[in-house]
Amino acid sequence: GEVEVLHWWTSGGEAKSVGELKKIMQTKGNTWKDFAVAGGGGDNAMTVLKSRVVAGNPPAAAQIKGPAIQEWAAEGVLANLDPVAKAEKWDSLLPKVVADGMKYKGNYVAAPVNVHRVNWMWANEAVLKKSGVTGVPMTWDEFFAAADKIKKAGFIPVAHGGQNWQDFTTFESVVLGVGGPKFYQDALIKLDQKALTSPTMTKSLETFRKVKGYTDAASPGRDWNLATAMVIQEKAAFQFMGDWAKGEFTAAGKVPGKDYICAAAPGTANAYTFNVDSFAMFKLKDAAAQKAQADLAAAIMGTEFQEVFNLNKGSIPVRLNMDMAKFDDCAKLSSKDFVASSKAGTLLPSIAHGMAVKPAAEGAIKDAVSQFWNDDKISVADGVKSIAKAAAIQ
Ligand SMILES: OC[C@H]1O[C@H](O)[C@H](O)[C@@H](O)[C@@H]1O
Repeated sequence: GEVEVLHWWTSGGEAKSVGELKKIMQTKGNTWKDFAVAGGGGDNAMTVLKSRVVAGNPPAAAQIKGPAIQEWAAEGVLANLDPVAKAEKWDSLLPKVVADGMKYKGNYVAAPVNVHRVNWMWANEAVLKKSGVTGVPMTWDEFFAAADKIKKAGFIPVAHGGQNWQDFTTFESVVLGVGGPKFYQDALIKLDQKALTSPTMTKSLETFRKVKGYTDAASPGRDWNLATAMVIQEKAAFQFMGDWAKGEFTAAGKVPGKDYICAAAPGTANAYTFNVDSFAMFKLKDAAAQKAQADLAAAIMGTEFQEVFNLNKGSIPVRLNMDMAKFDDCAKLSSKDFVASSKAGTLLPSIAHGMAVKPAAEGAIKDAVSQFWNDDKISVADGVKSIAKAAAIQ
């Protein structure tokens, strides 16, 4: 049957990755109807999805993540995937935190694709060398010392794309690095006003603003993958971004440890902010279309797709006990740290990528953070207040 899939994977590495899913579906005799909505981070895609569902014309499948899955399921528009999930034994193949996130009232309504780590810092080896920077900065103080050397050597220290979700991605890594996992939980998961208005949040915003001072004047509006390209092309030293950025390095034939470095954002090595991509299926009447949806769900959790997709996408398989032999050192580190942080209680849902709070709160906080990033006239004290106010929105 035909399966129409709405997603926002349009960058080099993203498009190559989703292309692998198309291939697998076609070998199963299904027709893949692509509905790609450009715009990193997915806000545009979610807006288009809403209008299609309201118009009574939902796609067969859509890239929907985190608490938004339960919000859509509560609308009664998502199909129950339990028959596939049971037949394919998903409960025994998934980390519990992921399995729970794919369910509504105990039933699977979404199929998980991968685990992206968000608290990464990407670095160009040659730029660091040419700038006299030895070693990877592990603390924010070390980072700023390195950034000064890089600036003096004539390179752009931080490649950044000035879009609210990218500002927010850097913000969450700064908060985690400055405040630690417990503070991240209190401030950005529980949205605790005491934490949000604490001296630690003030320190986080001061650090966040200082990071901006090392970006270039052309960063406003820049797409994330173009910022990654600046690091790939030795124009810039660092980028703070989830490991979908690694998909761009891979697509450019770059090798970790040789051409570039993947390291935890300063101060965050003992923690892991996760972002799980997933596809939810919309209720359809047509039996052939329902069969194609079931094939898609089974393919997504299958070992073939879990390997080939994640090798290209930069994420790691969400399916447990996968053979990681073909994966590079960054993926192996991500996989090791995922397990270690899960045991240590420092495995944290990414707020910037829709994993931690409801979409309405996420959107409001994201805008307050981005306004602070873009307007240097907003004082740190006012920044703290506006973010705390936005977090109070339910
Ligand atoms: O578009 C940039 C990124 O946005 C989101 O975080 C998605 O989860 C990820 O898969 C994608 O690569």
